[in-house]
Amino acid sequence: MTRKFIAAAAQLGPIARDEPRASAVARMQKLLIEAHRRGAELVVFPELALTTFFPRWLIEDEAELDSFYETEMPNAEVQPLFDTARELGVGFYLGYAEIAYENGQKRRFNTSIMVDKSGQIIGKYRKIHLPGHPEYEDWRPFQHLEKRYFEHGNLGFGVFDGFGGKLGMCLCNDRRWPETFRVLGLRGAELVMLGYNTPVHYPLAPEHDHLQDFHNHLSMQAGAYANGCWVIGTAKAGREEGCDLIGGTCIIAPTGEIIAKTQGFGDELAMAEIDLDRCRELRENVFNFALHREPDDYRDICAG
Ligand SMILES: NC(=O)N[C@@H](C(=O)O)c1ccc(O)cc1
Repeated sequence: MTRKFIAAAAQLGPIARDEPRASAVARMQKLLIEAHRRGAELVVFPELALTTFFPRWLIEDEAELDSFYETEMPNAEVQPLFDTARELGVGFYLGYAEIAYENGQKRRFNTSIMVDKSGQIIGKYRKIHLPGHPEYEDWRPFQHLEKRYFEHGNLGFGVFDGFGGKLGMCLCNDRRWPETFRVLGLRGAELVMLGYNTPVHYPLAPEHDHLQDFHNHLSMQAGAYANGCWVIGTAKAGREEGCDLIGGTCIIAPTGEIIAKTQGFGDELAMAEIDLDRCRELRENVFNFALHREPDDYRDICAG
């Protein structure tokens, strides 16, 4: 059985603070239809793909903050994307802000889901590495309040069956941590999908601003190579509410090579054929975990 299919990384340009969900959904439908026309069976959208990247502001009014979150998935506003995808037989990954009520508690997560070609949600992930800070910091040109607006994800790094293989997910800052890819790799992930919102300006070390694209690709290419898996990384890009976000949306082969990449900072597709069997080139050789991994010497990385 061949395990090949065409996938698309569907980069979104900026989403305005007052842009309705319907507009973001319509933009994603358009990308999905074009990806399908070009043969795609799987489309990967960004992190927080339904709204602007709202952690850049302190929002003290709870109702206003809640307006950036989804309490159900799908819901009436997102249903058209699910419908189009199901009609065309295309699966997708989507990032969004989630409010969940668990044990009577209102909880907030930075979440992604994986949807199969029949429109069923087959996997869910809640972001584990939350960057930024919990309190307003007036010295910053813009805030990064993910530690205020989201709780640490409580679903672990799940690997799900789909598209003839094993699929994992993560979100943005997770990609900078080798442990993310290693845990997914140990669980057998053959393709890791992720979305990101990454400002060009890094206020804590502005001397690294010119390295943002490099660090983005470095992290994802290393994760792909060291675990012998495909990686699809999709940006929300461009100047969003005055804040420049990197692009660089790409598809990375298990060798670590970028084989498709967007060129600009707007709504744009990067597409490639994914052959899940190519994971074996790494996983049966240099990164044959059973033969060559030495976990006894790695104990420190699990210490708290
Ligand atoms: N949405 C994210 O997780 N973004 C982070 C990242 O790209 O790692 C990020 C980038 C720059 C910062 O100043 C803070 C956080």
